[in-house]
Amino acid sequence: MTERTSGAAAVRMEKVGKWFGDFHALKGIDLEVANGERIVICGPSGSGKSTLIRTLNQLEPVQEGRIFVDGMELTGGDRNVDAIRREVGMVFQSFNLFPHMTVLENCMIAPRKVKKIDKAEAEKTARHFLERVRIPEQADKYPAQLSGGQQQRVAIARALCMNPKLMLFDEPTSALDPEMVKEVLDTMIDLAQEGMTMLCVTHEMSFARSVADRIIFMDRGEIVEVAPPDRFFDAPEHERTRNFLGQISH
Ligand SMILES: Nc1ncnc2c1ncn2[C@@H]1O[C@H](COP(=O)(O)OP(=O)(O)OP(=O)(O)O)[C@@H](O)[C@H]1O
Repeated sequence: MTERTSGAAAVRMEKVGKWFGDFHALKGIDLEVANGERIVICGPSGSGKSTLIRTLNQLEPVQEGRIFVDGMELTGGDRNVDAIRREVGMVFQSFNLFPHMTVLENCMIAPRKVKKIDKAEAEKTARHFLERVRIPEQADKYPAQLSGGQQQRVAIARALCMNPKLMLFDEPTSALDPEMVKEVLDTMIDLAQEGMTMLCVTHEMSFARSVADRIIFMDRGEIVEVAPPDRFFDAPEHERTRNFLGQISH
């Protein structure tokens, strides 16, 4: 059985190390995320941002250290990966929707198959979250009939249908045309304002400024700076990070 500690942090990473073969991708990662906290992870290409968040739902196993999600340990022999994955929603750069299913069916499939929820209940939940991401009218369309921004909002609704405790976003707007970025960021801002715990890999600094409780700056597999947005943007000691962010923000 996977033990859950009451009152636990949403995420706790202790001295986490990850290798791809000989390549040391994550080095001594220590991170605690409180329930309801919004974290933005940024840093240069290849610094380990995606790898870090992918370890939180076991898409990437780690070789060193311990990871707890909602008090349940992901590392170690007695882990219950399926139980933990059910608590973690993930939205990727590519939308990863099932092309042969309607929007509604995309949103119903995981609750039906994984949580064994009956059809009527799954449909009610799916329609509720499609409403929340502001595309209820698209329910009967197929992904290819939607814009990129709409598809990404379906991907967010689909993740929410599993009632996750934690949402991970891996560059959710970087595959979108500029005019569609805002609608996805607005959806993420709504979610943040409703109190969802979120870890977001993004270089959208307007988003970071408006919702992040902390920004994490990674470089070469390490967390090199952690601070609230105003410290990042205003404090002299974060000049290096600020310069980096200044180069990539638009
Ligand atoms: N499956 C893999 N096999 C081998 N190396 C990998 C694998 N996945 C990632 N890496 C390497 O690990 C490092 C970190 O990759 P990661 O995708 O986490 O970086 P990132 O900071 O998210 O980069 P980007 O901003 O470009 O997406 C990179 O050097 C990458 O080449």
